[in-house]
Formats: sequence, C-alpha cells, structure tokens
Amino acid sequence: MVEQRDRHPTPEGQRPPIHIYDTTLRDGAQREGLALSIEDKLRIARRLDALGVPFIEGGWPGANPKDVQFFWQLKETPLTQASITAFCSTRRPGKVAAEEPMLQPVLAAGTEWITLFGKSWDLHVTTGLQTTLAENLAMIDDTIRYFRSQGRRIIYDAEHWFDGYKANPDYALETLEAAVNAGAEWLALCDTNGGTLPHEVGAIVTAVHTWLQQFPEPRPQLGIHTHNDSGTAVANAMAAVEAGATMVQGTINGYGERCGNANLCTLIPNLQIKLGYPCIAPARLETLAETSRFISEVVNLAPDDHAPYVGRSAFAHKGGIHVSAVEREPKTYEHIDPATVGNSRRIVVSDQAGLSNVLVKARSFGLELDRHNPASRQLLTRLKALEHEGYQFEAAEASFELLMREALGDRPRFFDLKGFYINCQHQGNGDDHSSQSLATIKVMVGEEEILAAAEGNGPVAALDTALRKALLTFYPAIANFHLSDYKVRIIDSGAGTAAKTRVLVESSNGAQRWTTLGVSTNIIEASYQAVTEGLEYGLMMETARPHCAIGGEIDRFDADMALQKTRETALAKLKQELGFE
Ligand SMILES: CC(=O)SCCNC(=O)CCNC(=O)[C@H](O)C(C)(C)COP(=O)(O)OP(=O)(O)OC[C@H]1O[C@@H](n2cnc3c(N)ncnc32)[C@H](O)[C@@H]1OP(=O)(O)O
Ligand SMILES: CC(=O)C(=O)O
Repeated sequence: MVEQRDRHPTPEGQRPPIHIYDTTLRDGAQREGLALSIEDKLRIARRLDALGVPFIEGGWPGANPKDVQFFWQLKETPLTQASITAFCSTRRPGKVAAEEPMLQPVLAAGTEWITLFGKSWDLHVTTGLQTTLAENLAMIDDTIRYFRSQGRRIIYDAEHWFDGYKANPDYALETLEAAVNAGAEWLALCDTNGGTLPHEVGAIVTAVHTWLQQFPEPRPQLGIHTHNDSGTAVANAMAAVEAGATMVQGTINGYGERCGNANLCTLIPNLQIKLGYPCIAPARLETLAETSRFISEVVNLAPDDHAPYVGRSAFAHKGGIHVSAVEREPKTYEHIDPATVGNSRRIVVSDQAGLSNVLVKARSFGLELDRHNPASRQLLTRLKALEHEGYQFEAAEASFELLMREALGDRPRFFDLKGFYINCQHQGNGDDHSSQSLATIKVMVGEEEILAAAEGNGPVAALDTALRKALLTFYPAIANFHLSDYKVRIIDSGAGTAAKTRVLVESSNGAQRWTTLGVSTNIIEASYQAVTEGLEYGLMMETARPHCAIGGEIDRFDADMALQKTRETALAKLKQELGFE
C-alpha cells in the first residue's frame, strides 16, 4: 500500500519522495504499433513491480476483454509491492454513477486504487461531451463519491488540464474542486495534447499548489502526466515536480499515444540522481537499463540505442580523444556512473578511433596489447584504411576481433574456402514467378577437401547452406548457428551498379549474438565474407579460444583435443558413407 508520505513533514532541505506512477500498460499501449497480450501485460507488471514502482496502471477494465482478464489474473498472483490501479472515465452525462454499467467492471477489477479521468477544458465539455459545464462537475463529483462509497481510493486525472486552465482557469479550478470535495487523494494534472512548455507547466502547477492550500488537511497531493508532442514531456514533468507535484506519471521507454508519454527511464534518474528527489531504492535503480530492454523485448519494439541513461550507446565512446580521457577519468565524458542505472561503458572502434580505443578493445577481447607494441599502431592504421574502404567495425565487433587476432597471429583457422560457384534461375513474371539459386563450394578442413552443393531461395541462403553442409561433420556446433539478421547498404550509391556494398550479418547460437561484415562491389562476395566470418567467430567461441570476447573461457587443451576427436569421427563417418572403407 502507498503511504501518503508528504503528509509527514519533510526535514528541512530534504526533497520529498516522488511517487512514480507507470502507465505503460494503459497509455503506453495506446502507441500506434504496440499491442500487448495478457501474458505480455503480466510480465511487464511483474517487471515494474520488481523495479520498485509504487503505482502501476493496469488498464481500463471493461474497455476490452483482455483488460478484464488481466485484473482477474493479477488477483490470483498479486504483485509484491506495487499498487495496481484500474483506469476509467467519469460516468456519462445524464446518468447516475451507481447505475452506470461501464463503472461495474472497474469495481469488479477489485483494486484499492481507481484512476478516474475527467474533463477540465470547457471546450471538451461542450463540444466533446456535448453537455453543460455544470453536468461535467456533477459527473466528476458523482463518480468519485460512488467509488469512494465502495471503499476505493481515487487518483483523479484532470484531462487537458493545462489547455483548460489557459482557456478558462476559473472553470478548470472548479473541476478540481469537485474532485477534492468528493474525496480524490491525488490530482494528476495532464498535458493531454502535449503542447505545453516547461515554463508554463512550472507557473500553472505553482498556481494550483497555492490554490490547494485553502483546503483543510489532509488535502490531495498533485501529480503530473505529460505527453511528448513538443519534445518536452520529461522537462515538463520535472518542472511540475519543482513546482510541488509529488507524483509523476509516465511510461517505460516513453511509449504512448502519438509522440509518447514522459519517459520514466529518463525521468527517474533525472529526479533522483540530478535533483535529489527519492523515487526508487538505489539498488532497484541499478536494474533500470535491464528493465527498459526487457520491456522493449516484450512489446517487440527495437530498443532506442541512443536513449538517455538506458540506451546501448548512452555511455559508448567513439572519438579517440574521448576514449583516451575516459580511460584516465570516466567523469571527463560521462555525466554519471553508468552502473547507477545498470548500464555500462562501451568503446566503439571506427575511423574516429585513436590508439586508446584499440587498446581498450583488445583488453575486452582478452588480448595483451600495449601502446608501445608496434602492432597497436599498425592495427589502428589498418582499421582506418578498411573504414575508408567502406568497412564499419562499430556495428561488427566480431569482425574487428578477428582482424585484431589476425594481426597478432592469434586467429584460428577452421577452414579455407577454395572457391564457390553460384547459379541463379528466375522464371516467369509478376506474381507468377519463381527463383531458385544453387551454390557449389569447395572448402578445405585441414588436409581434407570437401565439395558441397545446396539450393536456396536466394544466392546467399544457398551459399550459407552449402558452407554449413560442408562443415557440419567437422564442426557439429554449426548446427546451432543461424543467421538472425542480414543487412545490406550501398556505400557509394553515385557509382550505380558498380557501387560498393556493405553486408552486415548477425549470427546467433541461441545464447549469444555476434555481427560480422563484408565489403565488396559484388554483393555475393560481400555476403560471403560476412557469412564465413560469422561461422568462424561462432566456432572460435565454441572451440575454446582462450579469451574469446563473448564466448567465455574454456580450457584450450581440452577443447583442442575434443575438436580433433570430433574431426576424426566425422572424417571416418564421411569416408564410410562414400565407400572408402
Ligand atoms: C486522454 C486519454 O488517453 S483517455 C483514454 C483513452 N483511451 C481509450 O479510449 C482506449 C479505450 N477506449 C475504448 O475502448 C472505448 O473508447 C470505450 C469502451 C471507452 C468507449 O467506447 P464507445 O462507447 O464505443 O464510445 P466511443 O469510443 O465511440 O466514444 C467515447 C465516448 O466516451 C465519452 N467520453 C469521453 N470522455 C469522457 C469522460 N471524461 N467522461 C464521460 N464520458 C466521456 C465520449 O463523449 C463518447 O461518448 P458517446 O459515445 O456518448 O459520444
Ligand atoms: C489521462 C490521460 O492519459 C491524458 O490526459 O493524457
């Protein structure tokens, strides 16, 4: 249960705690392209509960069957600390709340807290609801009193608060007064259209805070609910807190209707780390980045790598000058310690790199390299030359590790591709067409020469399949590898069909993912480079490179013995099948 903490005086100079109210499951789900199953909603609710968010808005019971069922399921396995709230509107004009069918599923959801939204803007009352200003006040009063009579606690969301206050402040305040007198414990001021700017939010929340003081204790507290249509949702919420709001409503990753809601992954650290308002326990704040990624996985939207605090690139350093300084003192280019929000520093290699980038990268691959080793400078020069040719290693760290190991004489050789031949066939026109490719490859594993052929619906798929077929008996681990992504980019499009192509291939073994690349004027050639490096890197992880970056350590001797044994067995099997023995 959430305490009304600000009713206890806050010690002098200490910032009051801020109640975080998450609406990912309701307003977040109003984002175009985002759809949640009940399972998804339950998983997100549990994750938010683990993050330590005190209020989670679960949905609108009665608006759809899924939201009804969600609340039922939560009753069976309740959350550990968060209060789940049911969302709904005031009763319809001309009705009586106690007889309003749409309020019954909200009560049936069985939550202690109900978040009720009502109209603050006279325009919405007369045009949207098509009723009178007095009837809107009665709708707010009646609905809150009815829910209170059923033992529920009320968070009142004043929809279009800022637009309403600007248009007709007296009427807007009358709507809030109706909510206060009927027993709402929180008044959340909503910038529903997202058009208000921080200085306006600050001034209006200050005015409401002053106005509220006329009511006897215990008086409701103020909350803020902002949308990002002007790109200022987080700044607006911060301005409201500075003006006296003690609840902030927002969503994980800023999901929400139109341009989204205030992003809690930015707002929580800003309030807690920068402004000193306690929001969630520091140990839970350390799970913020993981929570953000988890939820983007569940909602099936690619995470924003450049999101403040939690993005993959939020603490990524690319410029050589930055890396060199960060190595000496992280504060030089980092506004906070990434660990505070559960993120980590990354060093990116590219043509913007200096020696420091290369050395840090080598260390992360478990390779011994120092500034005075001539190989370090050679590697940097080679990196810049390849980047100039069109390679882009920042997106393909596995290829960079292979390049680095090659330069240090530590790159394992699992196979040598002697050559390949690809035949593509296309028949028919329009919808009535078919295409098929056949790849034939010759590959050496040690002293053995293998010839393999495979078909595919495209040349790269055929080549990949043929290669796997040839290698599988020698390296059974390949059976677990698959291509998880394939991206093609034309680098110098001005050159027309003679343009260079960069291919990025993401491979996976089910547990890890790694990216390799190839560059060539021939798309097949570029794909072949990326695909073979992908297999090579995967094998390097599986077969015991001592310090492989993402593979973990395996005893090299044991692994080499195991590898030799696998090869011998596979070879014997192949010979038998071909009738040599
Ligand atoms: C600012 C916000 O984000 S508020 C939340 C918005 N979220 C959603 O709308 C998602 C869930 N909504 C729904 O599933 C449906 O819209 C429902 C079930 C709520 C209503 O569906 P319907 O009955 O078919 O109505 P419809 O969606 O066409 O129109 C909304 C109705 O709510 C009324 N309404 C809007 N705000 C309020 C309010 N604060 N109090 C009372 N009624 C309201 C509108 O006047 C309209 O009434 P009418 O049908 O008598 O004209
Ligand atoms: C209540 C709500 O979601 C809004 O006014 O934006």
